[in-house]
Amino acid sequence: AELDNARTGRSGSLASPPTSSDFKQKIDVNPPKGTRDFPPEEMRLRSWLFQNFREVSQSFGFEEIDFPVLESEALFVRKAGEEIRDQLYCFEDRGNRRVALRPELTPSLARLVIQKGKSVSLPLKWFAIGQCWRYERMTRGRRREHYQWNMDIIGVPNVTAEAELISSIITFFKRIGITAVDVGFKVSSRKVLQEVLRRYSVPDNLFGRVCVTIDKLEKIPMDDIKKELRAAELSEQAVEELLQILTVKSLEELEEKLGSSVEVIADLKQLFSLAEKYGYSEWIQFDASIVRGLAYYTGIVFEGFDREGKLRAICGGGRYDRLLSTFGGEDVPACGFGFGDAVIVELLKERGLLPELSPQVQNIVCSLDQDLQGAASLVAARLRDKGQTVDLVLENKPLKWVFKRASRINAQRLIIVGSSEWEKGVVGVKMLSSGEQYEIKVDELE
Ligand SMILES: Nc1ccc(Br)nc1
Repeated sequence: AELDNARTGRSGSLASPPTSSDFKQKIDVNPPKGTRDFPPEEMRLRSWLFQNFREVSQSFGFEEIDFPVLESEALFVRKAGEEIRDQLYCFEDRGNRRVALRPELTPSLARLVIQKGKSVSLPLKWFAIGQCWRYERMTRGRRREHYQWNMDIIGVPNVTAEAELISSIITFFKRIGITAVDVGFKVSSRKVLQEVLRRYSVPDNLFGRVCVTIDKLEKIPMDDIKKELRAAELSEQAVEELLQILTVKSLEELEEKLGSSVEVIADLKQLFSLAEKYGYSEWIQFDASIVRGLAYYTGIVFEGFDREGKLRAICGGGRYDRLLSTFGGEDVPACGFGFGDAVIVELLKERGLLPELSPQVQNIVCSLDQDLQGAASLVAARLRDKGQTVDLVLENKPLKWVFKRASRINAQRLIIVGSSEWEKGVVGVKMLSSGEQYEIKVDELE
């Protein structure tokens, strides 16, 4: 009967038996393909993760920002052959505007920096945690949304900024129990590729596209890589030298190949020297093959990886000194990273580091009969005014039911409003872990 009333919205007995039109076709109660719900248990893990993102960002002096999840499509239509472009979740709105669900946060950040212009003083240290989207054919059954933590430093040209960003990620890892045994950072600079392309007079406007192609190494066949590079009008010699330089295994070897006068050597040496001062040398290694897949990086690039090699990159970032001018703004030196909320959870599961997060409430308040529901509300309000958390039982339930709920919500204390006690101005208190119980004046409750 309860279900019937709930279903038909009727109270009391049914006026007439349900007809076929009353039975609604049941909708699909799952979220859209590639998206997730966050019921309480999953939401506690997400909140715990985001709380760590926020506390690390704030401990590094960063300020939180956010932007609309919906942006103009124009913000993301780069022509460098990026996967992020191919999978853009874009559409035309009712005002015939081309819009997109953001696939990343950095272009929005660049838009906001341009918008703020001279009204903000550099450097900016901003962070954001935002849902990002991609429309991928579900053939691979991959997710279409994830939450990304981004930290960006705007207005600092030297690698002290990248060193600080890597330090912030390592601080995060340490907070959640991940060590340099579990995770490392591969670090390189796109100036390595830029130097090789310069030596073969490859026009600057092809730089992003070449990097995006190089990033596909190990993802697509070598022949396709070479085909794409030749399509970008690189000579056979340039292609060979590019692919060769990516196999360099150390800064010393890189210096032998490029010469010590090249700026990129100084950048990388300074970064590794700063890492030593921060105390995180064991976390990072030079790896010339790291280019990252976003067209706009121009300098240092890095990615966090799991040393067991089972998972995809955990996070990644780098310098993007030319992004603002692609939107018509004045270029400002910039670097940042993105850190997704999915791979890190897989890593924590792998390492047995998922935190035990149970619901927490300090009080559950109930009345022993219907007439005292108001008194129970008064007690709940008093406790909440004193900053206590209270689950107020909202219906007349047997005590057995209340104890069951108290256990389920992990309440610390049960407050019982009974008629004889209430007449004396007191309530019953039961500490649910120790079992201790006593009476107390309502005004003395805290
Ligand atoms: N860029 C992006 C967006 C959404 C997911 Br899931 N992965 C990557």
